[in-house]
Amino acid sequence: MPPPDHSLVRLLSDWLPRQRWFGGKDVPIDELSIGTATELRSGDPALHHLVLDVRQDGVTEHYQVLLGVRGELPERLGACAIGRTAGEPPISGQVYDAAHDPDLTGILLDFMANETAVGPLQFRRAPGTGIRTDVEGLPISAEQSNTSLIYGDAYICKLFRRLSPGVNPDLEVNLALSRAGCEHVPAVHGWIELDPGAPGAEPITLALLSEFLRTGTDAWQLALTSARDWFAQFSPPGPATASATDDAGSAGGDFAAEAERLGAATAQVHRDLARAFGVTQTPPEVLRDIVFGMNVQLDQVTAAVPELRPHAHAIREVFDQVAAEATVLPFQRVHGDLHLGQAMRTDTGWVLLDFEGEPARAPAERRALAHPLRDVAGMLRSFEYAARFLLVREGGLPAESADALELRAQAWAERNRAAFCAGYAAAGGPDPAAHATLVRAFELDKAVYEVRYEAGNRPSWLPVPLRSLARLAS
Ligand SMILES: Nc1ncnc2c1ncn2[C@@H]1O[C@H](COP(=O)(O)OP(=O)(O)O)[C@@H](O)[C@H]1O
Ligand SMILES: O=P(O)(O)O[C@H]1O[C@H](CO)[C@@H](O[C@H]2O[C@H](CO)[C@@H](O)[C@H](O)[C@H]2O)[C@H](O)[C@H]1O
Repeated sequence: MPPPDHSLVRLLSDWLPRQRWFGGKDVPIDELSIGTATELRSGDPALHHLVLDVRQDGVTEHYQVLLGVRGELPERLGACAIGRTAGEPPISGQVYDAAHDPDLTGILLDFMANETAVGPLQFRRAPGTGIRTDVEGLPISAEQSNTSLIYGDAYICKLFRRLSPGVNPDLEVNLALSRAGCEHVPAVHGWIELDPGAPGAEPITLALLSEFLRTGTDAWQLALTSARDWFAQFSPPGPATASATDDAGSAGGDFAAEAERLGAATAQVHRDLARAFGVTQTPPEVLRDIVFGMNVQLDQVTAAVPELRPHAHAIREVFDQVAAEATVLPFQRVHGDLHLGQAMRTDTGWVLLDFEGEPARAPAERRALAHPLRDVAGMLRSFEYAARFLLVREGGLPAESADALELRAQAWAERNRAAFCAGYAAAGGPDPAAHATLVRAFELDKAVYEVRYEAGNRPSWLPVPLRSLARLAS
């Protein structure tokens, strides 16, 4: 293939920073070049797979683009136009983001079904599965750091936009768990990988094709509905007494039984992860190193977000206590970024999604062994989030004092946190109550991470972790 012309590079340089999934929007692009270009279909429309090497502030990241090429772009594809290249064939004409073109996205499914290899790209079908190719693929609207295509109601294909070296943990973990017969993850049907060319280098995961959970409902939405019901139950306002808050169980749309089942599902996933990847008895020094990392993050976020400063001392005291009391602990692969948005309730039970780990962490850190209670702490934070999100964001709450609403939020969160922990321990996970300081430290660490995440991505949400830190750190 001839080297792509410069006008394509220029068009891509203009287009990329406007994409929601582009990670470096705040920093100018110093250089953009096309690392690999692979023709997947010729003709009109044509489909090319590109890996873009994007240098910003001395760091090069790699982004994946599916480039459609047509002589003329139909109106329905206008919103995903990149521009018209003036170059030589094969990339000549109107170029656009082909993730939005069902005439082209079917090719990915065909190639996975047939285990096609094209240049450095290898399309894989999961052993023992067949892949239907009679369904159209279109992106879901809630795209964020990646782009997911839904094929009919059969499959969801997640295209990882920013590529990391080696196997993506989302593929690695989902494949291991579905091979182990775990019923709490969607079945893996296929994936796409790229051979980086260097001798001995692991293939880079480009995409993951999973079963589409057609009866699935997001746990975050279910929890918010329950919390809203709980607040609404007290309108017109009742007194902010302890007995009012003790009564969270009688709220309409109570989530506690689901929270308990979600806890049990989490313990079962941890058990299956331990079987698939093993458990290591980790010496106290490892936990101390982890606490060191927590303190580093705390320093960084405190410097960047002044609102965190009043809580820093109390947070550090909890971290220090964990380091001082460190013992040998069983470490294993975990989810790494467990929250209510990563769980779906289906008609057969809870399913956990997105084992990529926290997007801000380095690839090695995301795959590192950890204590399973780190995931528990992530979910406990999420119950706090659901209750406090309503306090911070919504109108229509009962006209009570801030203290009374705070008590109500705490009561809803506490009820669901307790139910989740009970379900987790009863299903064989380490009892969170027996490791209270460790869980508290993990929660505080997650809350500090959230302060950074919200300050960078959704500043209007920043009060959510800050307000719960005021309580958690006291
Ligand atoms: N197997 C699935 N079936 C149905 N919907 C799914 C499935 N996997 C993900 N989703 C939906 O897509 C959203 C984003 O998925 P996720 O894997 O978390 O992607 P991202 O890494 O971009 O956040 C989820 O919150 C869920 O609503
Ligand atoms: O889903 P991602 O892997 O992209 O995770 C990141 O974004 C999450 C928000 O979408 C963020 O989660 C935080 O907000 C959630 C509500 O939107 C809440 O349920 C979580 O408890 C809270 O941490 C997550 O931290 C971040 O890594």
